[in-house]
Amino acid sequence: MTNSPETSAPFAPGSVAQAGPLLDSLERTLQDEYSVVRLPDDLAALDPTDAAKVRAVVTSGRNGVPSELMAALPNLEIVTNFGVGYDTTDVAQAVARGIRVTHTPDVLTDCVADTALGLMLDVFRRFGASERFLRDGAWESGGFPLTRRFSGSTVGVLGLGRIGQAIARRAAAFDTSILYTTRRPVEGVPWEHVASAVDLARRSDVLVIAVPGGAATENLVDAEVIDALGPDGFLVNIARGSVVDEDALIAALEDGRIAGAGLDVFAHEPHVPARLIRDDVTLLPHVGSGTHETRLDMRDLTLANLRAHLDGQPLPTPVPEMSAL
Ligand SMILES: NC(=O)C1=CN([C@@H]2O[C@H](COP(=O)(O)OP(=O)(O)OC[C@H]3O[C@@H](n4cnc5c(N)ncnc54)[C@H](OP(=O)(O)O)[C@@H]3O)[C@@H](O)[C@H]2O)C=CC1
Ligand SMILES: O=C(O)C(=O)CO
Repeated sequence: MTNSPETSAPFAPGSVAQAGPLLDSLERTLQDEYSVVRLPDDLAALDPTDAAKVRAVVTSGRNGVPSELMAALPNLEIVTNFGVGYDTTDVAQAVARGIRVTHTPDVLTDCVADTALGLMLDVFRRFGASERFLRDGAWESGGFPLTRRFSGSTVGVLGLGRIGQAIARRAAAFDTSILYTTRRPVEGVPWEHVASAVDLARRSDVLVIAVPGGAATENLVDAEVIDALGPDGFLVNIARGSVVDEDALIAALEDGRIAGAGLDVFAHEPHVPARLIRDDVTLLPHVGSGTHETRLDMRDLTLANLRAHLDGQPLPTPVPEMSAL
């Protein structure tokens, strides 16, 4: 088998595998250029001879390469993740085994930040709910209830990385006050660092979450943080569902201890708890980066990482943990 014109390193059929569904055009390119094999969803169905051929896995944050799958691939060299969040891949095992992991930072930052702003505006102004009100014909019987002013509010950004900073820049254009929490203060930004998530929530009208998922941030936004937001506070999450204690959020909404929430991500996607489907919650099906333009950029960066590895070139966007290799 020969390589595509873009690649020069020899690779055998079956050496590039796909874990989980991917963007159609990415799947087609992988098929055309690498005769990609699809790994079975049930690990028990993975033939050890096939598993031993796999050098590269292309996946997305939805699937990743979790511990058991990685352990079943003895000759794995690289995981290329379509998406910036890679909490579904066992990076600790990858580092221990010298397996490289790449992701797609920056190219999706603008669209995800746009989504966060859309959610923030919607929870304050209830545009979605008021549109449903009009469509239902309710306007004939009276006006929609008054809402809350977003401009001039205090926005607390939990996680001020690429996406958090893009959210803060956008929110600042609405004359908001911006506060943020990270483990280490970010140099060179004009916004005030607040040491803890609880204090950030206490001082904010809306807490917007932009930290990575994974064990280190699991339930970082718990009942204490939600209660610190208070009955006039809103929660917006564009990060990962695992960052929020979903049961605590539901309880706070039901008790009126929080004003509302805007959620693009959930703890057990695509399952959304029925008790979250409420008028004071705006719910999106994890569409933060879901534009044609951004998804194509993510595809191209995913392929660039795969090709660089197979060509023996430096990786364009390894995950930060790779600096330990
Ligand atoms: N909804 C969607 O479609 C999308 C969601 N995402 C999610 O957004 C996440 C963020 O992406 P991106 O901005 O590029 O990532 P970055 O790595 O650039 O930013 C992460 C930020 O979180 C902070 N952080 C990490 N851990 C903690 C913690 N325990 N407490 C407080 N702050 C913390 C980091 O600062 P420090 O290390 O100093 O604490 C950093 O400021 C992704 O990992 C992904 O999960 C991304 C794309 C699309
Ligand atoms: O990139 C990510 O981490 C996503 O969640 C989807 O773009």
